[in-house]
Amino acid sequence: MAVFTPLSDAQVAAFLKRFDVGHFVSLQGVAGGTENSTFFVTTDRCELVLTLFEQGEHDELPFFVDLLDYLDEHRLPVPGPVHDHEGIALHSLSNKPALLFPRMPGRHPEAPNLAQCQALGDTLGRLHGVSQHFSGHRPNPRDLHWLQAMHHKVLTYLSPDDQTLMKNEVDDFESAFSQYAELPQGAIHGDLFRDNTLFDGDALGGIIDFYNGCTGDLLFDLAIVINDWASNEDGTLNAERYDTLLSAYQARRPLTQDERDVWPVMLRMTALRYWLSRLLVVYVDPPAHDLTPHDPERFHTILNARIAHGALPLPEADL
Ligand SMILES: Nc1ncnc2c1ncn2[C@@H]1O[C@H](COP(=O)(O)OP(=O)(O)O)[C@@H](O)[C@H]1O
Ligand SMILES: N[C@@H](CCOP(=O)(O)O)C(=O)O
Repeated sequence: MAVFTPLSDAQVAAFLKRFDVGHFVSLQGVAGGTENSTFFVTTDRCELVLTLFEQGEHDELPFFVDLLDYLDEHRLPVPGPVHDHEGIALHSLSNKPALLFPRMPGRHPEAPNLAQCQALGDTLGRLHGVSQHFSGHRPNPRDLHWLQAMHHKVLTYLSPDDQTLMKNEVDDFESAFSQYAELPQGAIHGDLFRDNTLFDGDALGGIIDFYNGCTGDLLFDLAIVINDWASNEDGTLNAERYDTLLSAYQARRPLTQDERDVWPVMLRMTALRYWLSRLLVVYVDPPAHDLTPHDPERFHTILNARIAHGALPLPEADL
């Protein structure tokens, strides 16, 4: 369930009057989602999504609005927040910060086909091309500093072998990244899993849920995508999806030599990032609401596969 704050039709009808979106017709709570209350809203003119922010740093919401506005202006398939008659997007409803978005078409792909991987790689490459010039700033909350600070909290719940694995990996990341100057930077999605995309057939209808969005290493975003989109059941890389996605990405933004060199480590680091964040949810900081946590084991498996097999060779940029 993902309606933590119920809303009445009358509340939403009154709220919509600030915007140029037509008259209220109906309201439906959205079952998916984990953090915020989400509603589909139909008016006599369009389909919208209303989000009430239940948790997180509310003072960071202007960053997300600016980022989505910026990407929308650059014609990326993201839900650009709807601004009211005075040009304001961020409002309050039922004492919660509220944003209204256009409803994007499509469904989450469970087993993405190659055309969908191509579309995602192309769009992410385009997104990173423009996001390097975005002026906003929000440090990556799940970067190496976070791993270093947080991994101690879960060690007691792990087997001795896994404790050693986690500690050794964090040490390895530290020494690997210290050998490089800054990698290419920009705004990143930060959590671009399949369930944060919507596909209408093979067409990418939208990228949603930018609330892990931040600024940092572009390669971090790409590695999250590859681990989720191009891993087989046993955690190994799926060569076809891997090549398709990375070729499409590099046709828009070729990786630098430093990025290519550090790529296998970045795949491991982002795998460990999710192994750790999911362990923290299960053992240390369970959600306030009755939600089934994501399985940490999935990213333990992916991490072990990356350690055992490394990364597949990166396709050359085909310009
Ligand atoms: N702009 C949108 N267009 C279409 N569907 C959306 C949109 N935003 C959210 N959704 C739907 O609502 C669900 C929950 O939204 P999400 O932002 O992922 O919530 P949470 O932050 O709680 O995880 C998504 O899985 C998707 O099905
Ligand atoms: N998509 C993630 C959940 C979001 O990550 P978090 O670090 O903000 O908890 C997952 O699948 O675990």
